[in-house]
Amino acid sequence: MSDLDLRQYGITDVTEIIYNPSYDQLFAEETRADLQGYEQGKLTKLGAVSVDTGIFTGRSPKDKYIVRDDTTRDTVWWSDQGKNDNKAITPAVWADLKALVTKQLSGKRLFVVDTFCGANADTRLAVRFITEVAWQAHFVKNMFIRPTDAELKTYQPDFIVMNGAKCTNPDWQRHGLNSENFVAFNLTERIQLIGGTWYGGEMKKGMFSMMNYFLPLKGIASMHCSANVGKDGDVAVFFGLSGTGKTTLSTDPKRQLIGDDEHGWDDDGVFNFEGGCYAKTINLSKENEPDIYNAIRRDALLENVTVLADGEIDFNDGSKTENTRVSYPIYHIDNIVTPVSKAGHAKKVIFLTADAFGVLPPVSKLTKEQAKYHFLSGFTAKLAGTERGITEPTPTFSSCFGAAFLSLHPTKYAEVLGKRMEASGAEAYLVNTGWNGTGKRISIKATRAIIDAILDGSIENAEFVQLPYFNLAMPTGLAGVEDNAILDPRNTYANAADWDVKAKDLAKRFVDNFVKFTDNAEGKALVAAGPQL
Ligand SMILES: Nc1ncnc2c1ncn2[C@@H]1O[C@H](COP(=O)(O)OP(=O)(O)O)[C@@H](O)[C@H]1O
Ligand SMILES: C=C(OP(=O)(O)O)C(=O)O
Ligand SMILES: [Mn+2]
Repeated sequence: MSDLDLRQYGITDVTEIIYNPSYDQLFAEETRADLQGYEQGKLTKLGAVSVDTGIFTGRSPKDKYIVRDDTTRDTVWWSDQGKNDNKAITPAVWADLKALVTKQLSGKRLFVVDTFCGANADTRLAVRFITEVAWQAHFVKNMFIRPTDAELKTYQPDFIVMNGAKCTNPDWQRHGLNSENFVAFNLTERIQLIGGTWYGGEMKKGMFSMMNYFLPLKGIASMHCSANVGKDGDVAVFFGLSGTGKTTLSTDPKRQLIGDDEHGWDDDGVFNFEGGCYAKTINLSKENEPDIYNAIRRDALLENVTVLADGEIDFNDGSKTENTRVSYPIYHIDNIVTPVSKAGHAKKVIFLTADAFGVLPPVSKLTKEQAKYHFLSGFTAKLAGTERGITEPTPTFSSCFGAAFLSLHPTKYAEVLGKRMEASGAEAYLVNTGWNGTGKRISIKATRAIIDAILDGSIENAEFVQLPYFNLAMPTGLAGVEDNAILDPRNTYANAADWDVKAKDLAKRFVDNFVKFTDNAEGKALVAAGPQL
């Protein structure tokens, strides 16, 4: 690809293009002794390189923009149509941002990484990343699907991501923007521009937002979920906002991993968008999370962890951010679906919620109507560090458990998912990986036992009781859960009346939040499936 001409994107005078670097090349590039500041990677004892991502250690949803033009005017769910981060910019502002990024990248030595987003050839996006920072090239190589040599011969990009992390927008006030930083999308030109933030997650979740635009319009579910498959081909998907346990709980030695964060569901089944995983590493230990720990080796890329002088990593140190991370190619996990990350139709759909109020039970079985209600509501918490400005668990209603990445109206995702679930006869469960009356987070051990009971079907044999206000069916006992008392959240309060007060407050929040979905008959009908005061 030495003939690659970046002038077609407005980038001129490029001194050298490092096209689709190998992992060995990336290692050499990101550990070069002459690199300064946030570009400099450090070798750790585990063999993986570690970098600091700079001022931004999580996504910055308030700096996200989409060009409003003929392509997007009537399709995108705009921020003036509901509470979301799809702020519109004009083609004129876009032109200014593009000029900034192309100027930043011009005259430089650049990395170009050609990837796919989406495991299926008929619906994938061929995404070309252009960056001047070696570790950013490494990040996208880890996270996206790596084309084969044969695929590269005929590769034609569908989407271009120009990462100008080192430039900011001096005219942001005149442009009417949130800050000097920007993450902007143009669906007509099919380009993403990044300025100001170095955080790699903007590229990953940026292309997820684009899949979230294109796929539902074709009747394919596009889901913020992890997915795995058991020995009998039984597929499970785990929806959840950042930090609620998608990566942790889908990484299960008993089951083959399909993917840890972004999936589609079409006529053939569930498929991964990505080629890698992006795990949290705060308090990570080999004993508790052996598969994730062992994935941290050469070619994995650590972010914002503390590395001691001898290369030892202190995973317990959250002083840079709670959102310390590692990206690795999916094959760093032993038990995965190969050669393509896809499997059949999902039979179990799990909604992970991190309830910071300590009201919801660790697990409940949802009726069809409750599944729709809770999917649209998306009650959970934003966990510390995952977004700029979030320093403690903050309760939120995040539609479809991923409102920040929805390009279309939430009802579109609910409609497509509902059809897929109906066709496969999937059962739905709400799993609280957050807090209870003890003030502590429910243990991973308990949650894993709950997930096991869902996936092996033993939960179906349990006795169920109804939780007041929420009308959620909770099992009274599950094999593998050490203390079955925790299955009813009221038992975790010294005084059950305290639960009652909090429960009423949360139920009211649900009711108030759902009003926005009741402007049509379908939405109105769902109210009965939600909490009642
Ligand atoms: N009960 C629990 N279930 C799942 N994760 C938990 C639980 N309690 C604490 N955690 C921690 O929460 C984080 C979950 O993060 P992760 O699995 O990466 O979420 P996601 O993939 O949804 O962003 C991990 O750091 C994990 O150790
Ligand atoms: C990269 C992200 O993914 P996750 O849902 O795993 O936190 C994110 O939300 O920024
Ligand atoms: Mn994850």
